[in-house]
Amino acid sequence: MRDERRNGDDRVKENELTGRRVLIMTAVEAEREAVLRGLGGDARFDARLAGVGPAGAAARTAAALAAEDYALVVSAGIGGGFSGVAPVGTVAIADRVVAADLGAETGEGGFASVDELGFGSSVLEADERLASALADALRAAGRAAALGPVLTVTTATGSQGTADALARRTPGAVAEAMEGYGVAVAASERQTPFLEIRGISNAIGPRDRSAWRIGDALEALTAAITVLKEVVHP
Ligand SMILES: O=C(O)c1cccc(C(=O)CC[C@H]2O[C@@H](n3cnc4c(=O)[nH]cnc43)[C@H](O)[C@@H]2O)c1
Repeated sequence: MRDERRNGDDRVKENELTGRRVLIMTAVEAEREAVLRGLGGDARFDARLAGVGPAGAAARTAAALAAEDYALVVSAGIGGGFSGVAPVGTVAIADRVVAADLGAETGEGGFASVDELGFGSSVLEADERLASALADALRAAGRAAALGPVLTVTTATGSQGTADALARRTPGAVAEAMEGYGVAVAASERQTPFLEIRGISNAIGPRDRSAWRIGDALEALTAAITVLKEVVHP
């Protein structure tokens, strides 16, 4: 190990991933199955159910991390994409996760985050090196990938007004989903690196469930997991 550490930072990080498994948390079984298709039976990864929403996701991720020492934790699934940034069928990768509706309303249309209220942080960083390596590898494989903040919301956005407010509050946000921040909180409690990966099923805005392209999003998720395998274990 000492000799390998002399070979540069990337080599060190690569070695830190060897020997321990990667935990992938999805909200629902259809997403877990899409992940399993991408993994193709690779036993170095463990795909588990988190349930829908950040609270259940945090609790189930914490339980998994208490039972096994994983090298990396990934929140994966489908998600909504911000228009013009992450279209349906593409992949969104978090450089950070933001608990976008954790805070207080301050009058008509106003919002103060927990950070502004002095109650902690609504932002958790993803593993920078792995997130960019995954985005680069997906693009090299011909897949559109948006790298940027991924919002965690407890109510899926259903109006243009809310979509605009969320985009204003987090400049550069690429997508929203409902579990990432919860999974990231559990990972950060154990100082374990974290990633969030979303296949985009719908545009964030006025609710139109009939326009969701779940099959395309699950297919994009499977492709992203196939590429993740190569990025984590080259
Ligand atoms: O109905 C199905 O076949 C089906 C298959 C896979 C997944 C689903 C879900 O509804 C998963 C819920 C899950 O999706 C995330 N999500 C997707 N779009 C959004 C959005 O626009 N805003 C917030 N969350 C979104 C979220 O993480 C949910 O947990 C259905």
